Amino acid sequence: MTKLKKPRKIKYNLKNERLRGQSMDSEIVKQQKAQVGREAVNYIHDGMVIGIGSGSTMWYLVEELGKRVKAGLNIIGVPTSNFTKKHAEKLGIPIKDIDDVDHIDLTIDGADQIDANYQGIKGGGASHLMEKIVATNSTKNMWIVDETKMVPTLNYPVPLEVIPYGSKQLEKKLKKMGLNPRLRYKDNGEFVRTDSNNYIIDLYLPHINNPTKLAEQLDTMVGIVEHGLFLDIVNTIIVQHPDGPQIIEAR
Ligand SMILES: O=C(CO)[C@H](O)[C@H](O)COP(=O)(O)O
Repeated sequence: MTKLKKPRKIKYNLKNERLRGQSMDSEIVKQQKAQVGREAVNYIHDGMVIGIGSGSTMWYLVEELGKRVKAGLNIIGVPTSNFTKKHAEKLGIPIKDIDDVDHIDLTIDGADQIDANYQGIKGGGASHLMEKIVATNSTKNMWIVDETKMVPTLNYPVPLEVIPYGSKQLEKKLKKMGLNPRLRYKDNGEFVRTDSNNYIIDLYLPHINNPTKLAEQLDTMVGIVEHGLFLDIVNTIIVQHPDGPQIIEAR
């Protein structure tokens, strides 16, 4: 059986120390991701339908979940990306498509940043469209993060999944609005493509003081399929610190 490699976060076309690619993670951050990923499996119980998020933190959860399933845990997983689907299937985790389940009890996912009001940015790994569809169809949502992701005010690039047709015009429009957009490219110069074959535009904003207002603006724009602002979605956050996990009941 071929071993699935841990996902490397997509490198961006702009140098920006705020972007946290997996290869750029410090040892302590990597450790915290592994710890919180393994810890969160304890919230998954027999008989549950679980939304399974994407990213390097979730990679550890999926590995641990695979072991529990092998040991007899009986769950159904609903993946939020093609990568997570393949990873889970390889480990023998039973998987169903979102349209083949009648409910999702709990979705566990990573996040790029979470502010003091527990609003988040997701999509650093370009999966936020499917992640948001799964999250908004779940009874409960949990985010699992290392402590560097918790900030007073959001300032991580906001990803937009956009239709390729007219994407450069959309980029110009966003620029005129002062939203500092950049189409996301791969190292080889090609556009990053999402699992739905769309492009990504990242908005590089120094501070997002009013994420609701920004989300409302983005929601009205033609060509944007979905943005990475996840507002009023998360119920529980597990933040991994060096001395152990902190559980936050957000709403
Ligand atoms: O939103 C996501 C993917 O679209 C991820 O959850 C987010 O990017 C966090 O990733 P990581 O756990 O690798 O830091």
